[in-house]
Amino acid sequence: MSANASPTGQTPTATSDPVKNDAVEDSAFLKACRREPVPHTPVWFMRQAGRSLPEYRKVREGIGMLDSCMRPELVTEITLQPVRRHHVDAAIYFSDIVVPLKAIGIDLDIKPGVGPVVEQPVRTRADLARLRDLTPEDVSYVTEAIGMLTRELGSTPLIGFAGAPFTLASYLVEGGPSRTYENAKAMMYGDPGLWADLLDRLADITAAFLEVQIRAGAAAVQLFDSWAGALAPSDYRRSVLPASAKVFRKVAGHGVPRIHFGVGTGELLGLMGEAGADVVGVDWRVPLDEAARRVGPGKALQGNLDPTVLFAGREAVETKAREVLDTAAGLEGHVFNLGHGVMPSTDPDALTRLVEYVHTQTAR
Ligand SMILES: O=C(O)CCc1c2[nH]c(c1CC(=O)O)Cc1[nH]c(c(CC(=O)O)c1CCC(=O)O)Cc1[nH]c(c(CC(=O)O)c1CCC(=O)O)Cc1[nH]c(c(CCC(=O)O)c1CC(=O)O)C2
Repeated sequence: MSANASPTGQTPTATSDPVKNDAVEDSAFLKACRREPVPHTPVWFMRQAGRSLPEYRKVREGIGMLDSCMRPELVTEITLQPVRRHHVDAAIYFSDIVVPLKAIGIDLDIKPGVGPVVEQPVRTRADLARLRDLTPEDVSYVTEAIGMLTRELGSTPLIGFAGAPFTLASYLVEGGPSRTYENAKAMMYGDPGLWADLLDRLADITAAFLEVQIRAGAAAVQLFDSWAGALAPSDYRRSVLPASAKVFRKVAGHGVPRIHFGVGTGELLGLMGEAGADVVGVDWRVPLDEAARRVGPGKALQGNLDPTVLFAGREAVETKAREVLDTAAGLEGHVFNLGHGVMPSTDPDALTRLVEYVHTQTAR
């Protein structure tokens, strides 16, 4: 019997939770998320799959990004590549934050060198009607891929993920990547009723998408509010937190750790924990001991090596990784990660060496 099949031989369905796998539950990653003692500090990297790996570039040749997210065998292969190569403590499901929006029929594409581009931005109340509920059938390829993946992964946990309502709204309202979020913020300040309804819609879609991943076998989930750092705490609390909290509340019953991450969120760390996370992701701008003070007790932290450090040579990487481990020494739970995703031109060998360094330095 493969490691993740249930004792009764039943495979997970779209409507019930899978039987938990003991080896996955005992993994260093899930223990750290639950703030239990660990055999070593677990490590994984945001964007650990993808363009930094030559084997990824090879299998993606001639296949568009969104198209590749809908092919279960390809998703399985790409998700496994960094686990094989780097021996990270968790896999992250290969997808993108805009996949559930595409799945409900929003006309968008991921353009190479640009990012997600939405054909008709969402700007009016009439546009909200285009954001229908997401059903498991809309993303049957996700259920299929996660079934294959959990069998292959054995005792390695799989992290599911989704974009948070604010970050998704920023792409939908702007129509693509933005530095200023002027259209999204104009709606937030100028038409707070429409904004609240938009984020509430996105919360339902996001929660449904995470639930599909959990029911298929994801052992933890990460909510990416990558661009929330653009907001002042009072605006975040009033206009964003209620929707993110709804997502966390809706998935709470499944008993999988919920990670909440954003960039430049130093002033928001406490609120992001308050939204309902079990683990708060921290970028490199705030040391982990200070982040723990801001987040408060009862939560683990994830982070927070600056991804650009990986371009600086072995000694510098080890010095900066040591610094992260030292500031994490007193935490209730620590998952080692970068402060944001692996940059596409990162030398993959530097990542492999970093995993080994963290494991040997923290072996207990
Ligand atoms: O700057 C922008 O706003 C556009 C960013 C962008 C997105 N998807 C995108 C792009 C273009 C690009 O990366 O070049 C397009 C995108 N998404 C992804 C890839 C693959 C890669 O990075 O090489 C790519 C590039 C694909 C290509 O150009 O062929 C895959 C992806 N997106 C994401 C994830 C989850 C993760 O980071 O681990 C993952 C899976 C990684 C894995 O399985 O290891 C999540 C994602 N997508 C996106 C965001 C928003 C913020 C951000 O990118 O920093 C976020 C959340 C985040 O990383 O903070 C939007």
